Parts: sequence; structure tokens; C-alpha cells
Amino acid sequence: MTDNILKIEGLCKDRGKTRVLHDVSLTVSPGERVALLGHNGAGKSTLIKAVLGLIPIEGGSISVASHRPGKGAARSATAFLPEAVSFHPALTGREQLSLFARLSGERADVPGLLERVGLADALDRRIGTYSKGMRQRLGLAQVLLGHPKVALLDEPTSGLDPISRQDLYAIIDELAAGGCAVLIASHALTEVEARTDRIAIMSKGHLVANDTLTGLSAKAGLKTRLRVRAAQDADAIAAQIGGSRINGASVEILCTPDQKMIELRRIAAMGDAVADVDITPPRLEDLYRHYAREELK
Ligand SMILES: Nc1ncnc2c1ncn2[C@@H]1O[C@H](COP(=O)(O)OP(=O)(O)OP(=O)(O)O)[C@@H](O)[C@H]1O
Repeated sequence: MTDNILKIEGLCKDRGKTRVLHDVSLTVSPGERVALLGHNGAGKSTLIKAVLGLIPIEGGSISVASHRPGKGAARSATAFLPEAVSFHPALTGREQLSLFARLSGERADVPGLLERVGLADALDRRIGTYSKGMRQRLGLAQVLLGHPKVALLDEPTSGLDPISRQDLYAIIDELAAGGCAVLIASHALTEVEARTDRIAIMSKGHLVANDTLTGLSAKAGLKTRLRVRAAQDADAIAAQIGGSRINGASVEILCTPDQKMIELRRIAAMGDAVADVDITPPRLEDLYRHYAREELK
């Protein structure tokens, strides 16, 4: 995972007189799944459009598989799944994918692809009769069909039920396992927390964080919560390790990541007086709030 198949350096973009992307640098390597997070209007879609070569940029550079966006080689290396994917309603799933395969010069096992995305039963149904989730699955089949080196997915799970979301991420995992660099713009923090390798956070057109979850946690210095359940006497535990009593049976301690093992050893030293310990590290939601707020300062 050393070569960056997608490389964005110092990207600046204006909309009218307003700068909406400020000096954004971001890379994605083959096989990596990177989440692109940010409030409404933070600049995620603008960044994706720039990578697709759909809009001119005011500064910086973008390279997709060593080519400039918009060039034929960059386009054929890239797949894009928009948030609201739309197809001609009169075509069937099979016709749509066969048409796309012909246009892109791919030899494709269309029924196999549709089965892979869970649409085997809807193969010969018109897309106009598909649900939103089914259209999203068809969009993903289209992404798979192109064997892309870079996949840009804009809110891929919006409007999908929990099982469909899991299915979709399983397919994204496969895509990445095959060496594709995947950039997922999303507001679904819990999902991307579990299913991506790195998190990039945008705020008002600036990239304010770009690291693994562990790296983001360490830099932010947010506290880990240790909840200690007493076997019998919670007061005695609170007196010994500090922290605050949260109910009749438990004591809660907040500690920084580097203090965690020290606290755990102190808790373990109390032996049978402790019935259980729950460890809750900072969640992506906490980290997201932290980094987005830092930018506002
Ligand atoms: N066609 C346009 N003309 C003028 N301004 C635009 C245009 N498209 C986007 N913008 C502005 O650019 C900024 C970034 O918008 P963008 O759509 O990239 O945000 P986003 O992070 O994708 O938001 P969301 O999560 O709501 O999709 C916003 O201030 C938006 O108003």
C-alpha cells in the first residue's frame, strides 16, 4: 500500500468569489478504504467532482492512476457511485449493465454481477420498479463491472436498511481487497468507524484531520472511559481508585490513552473486589466533534 493511486495536493477551488476548498491534500493507496467526513457544505462533493474532472480547479494538482482528472486513462481507472443513483426506468437491470459493459468495452458476466449485489431475482425487471436500495445495488454492480483502480462513493448507504448496508460494505471490502482505492464520503459515522482504514475530516473547505482512528484518538487526547463493577462494595473501590460512583454497583474513571494500562493494573490489583471492567475508547462521533470544533476556533 505504498503507491498513492489517488493523489490530491494543495487543491483549491472557488465557487464565485468564495473559496470552498482550501489547500486540500489527500492520498489514497491501492486497497485502502478512506472515509471522507464533514458537515453539509464542507466540500466533500466538490472534492469528488474535482477528482472526476467535472469542474476546473483554481490551484493544486490531482493525479488519478498517474493521470490528470478528465483524461481518458484517469476516467477508465475511476468509478463513481453518486448518492442518488439514477438509471433509465424502462431498462431492466440486465439491459442497463449490458449497455454499460458495451460502452466501456468490458466483457462482463452480467447475471453473475447482479447476483453478487443481491439482484438475481430482479435481473429482468424494469429499473422503474426497483426500490432505492435496489438501484443503489445496481449502481454498485456498475462500479464492480469497471474493475476500477479508484472508487469514489458518495453516501453509498443513504436510505438503505441495516442489512443492505452490511451487504454493501461487504462488497466495498471485496473491492478494496482486490486492490481498489476507495474513498467514501459519508455522514454515517458508526458505519465508517467500523468499515474504513483511515478517516479524513473536512470542515469549511479545510482538511482538518487525516489519520487512522487510533491516530486521531491519540492526537485528540480524548479520554477513555473505564467502568468498574464492584463485586460487593463500590464505595471501597471508589475510595481506592478514585473516579465517580455512577450507580449502586459501579465506579467510572476517565483516563487518557497513555494512562489506560496504569489504571487497568490498579484495578486488577484489587482482585476479587472487582466483578467486571468495561473499556470504552473515544468514538468517532466524539473525535469528529473534536476536530470539527478545533477548526471553528
Ligand atoms: N454549483 C455550485 N455553485 C456555487 N456554490 C456551490 C456549488 N456547489 C457547491 N457549492 C458550495 O460549495 C461548498 C461545498 O459544497 P459541497 O457540495 O462540496 O459540500 P458537501 O460537503 O458535499 O455537503 P453535503 O454533505 O451537504 O453534500 C458549499 O458552500 C456549497 O454551497
